[in-house]
Amino acid sequence: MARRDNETVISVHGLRNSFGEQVVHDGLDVEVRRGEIFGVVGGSGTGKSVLMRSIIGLQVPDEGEITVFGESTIGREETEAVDIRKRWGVLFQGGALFSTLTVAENVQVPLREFYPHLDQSLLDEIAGYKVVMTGLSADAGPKYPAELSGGMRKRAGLARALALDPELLFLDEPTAGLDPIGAAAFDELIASLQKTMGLTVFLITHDLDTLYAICDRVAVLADQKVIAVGTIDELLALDHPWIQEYFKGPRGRAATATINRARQAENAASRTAETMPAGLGASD
Ligand SMILES: Nc1ncnc2c1ncn2[C@@H]1O[C@H](COP(=O)(O)OP(=O)(O)OP(=O)(O)O)[C@@H](O)[C@H]1O
Repeated sequence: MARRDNETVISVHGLRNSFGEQVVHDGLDVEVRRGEIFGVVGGSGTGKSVLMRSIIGLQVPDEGEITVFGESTIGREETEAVDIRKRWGVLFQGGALFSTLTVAENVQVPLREFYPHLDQSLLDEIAGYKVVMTGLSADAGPKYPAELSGGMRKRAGLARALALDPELLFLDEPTAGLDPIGAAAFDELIASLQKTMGLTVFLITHDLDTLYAICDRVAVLADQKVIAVGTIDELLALDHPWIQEYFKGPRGRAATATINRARQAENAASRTAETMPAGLGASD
């Protein structure tokens, strides 16, 4: 399918969600464009996961309109929404793997749900491919989630989210609980899959390094709404106290320093490449 730049993939308008007396969202608007990695940040309990659950139809809002690929996802019967659900994959917080199934069997769950007539050898082949695609070795397939490290479980959850070759990927705090090296490797994996598969990514995170490293635009949730959307540089220019505290506090400064070092190294490398005589490029 030809890519249409700036095409809106997710559109949320006037969203209101409440639980009893607690109003989580009120008048929330947000739009996600095709092909971007769209970060969602906000303090704990500001409703990031509830927003994601609303978009994928697991939470019926009090008010508002939500469309994905131009179709409403609110109040759709499971059977009705099959055609849209096939086009997205979801990695829930913690991976949410079935503990009694192997990694390969977990990856096969959505395949069995949407394509019940696929034969077992094809299911095994697709699952094997997805497992390797997320950086796990092929021998992770027959293992149970309890036999994997936290980072491996995330990759297994990602393999399952990618089982149907989705156009849209939802990730809820994918790097939570990973050490910094594991988290950076997971960020790289997301960025590289986004490029190779042309994915649109809706990414909830608290991880400033992830925001800096891979997000094209970031939405900030506060006061029951999305209070700002933009690149990190655009957000840094705003004087909202939470945004300033979040991006310019000690952790924000550390993430800024890391990204500046990476940019400087990239610039230096490209200057070296420009001045290098032909034929002396990187060997392959
Ligand atoms: N099913 C539910 N029933 C009652 N309250 C809920 C339910 N789901 C979410 N909430 C409440 O809605 C609020 C927002 O929850 P949500 O999980 O979306 O927050 P979050 O921004 O993702 O937080 P965190 O960053 O800590 O994961 C919380 O106060 C939570 O307790």
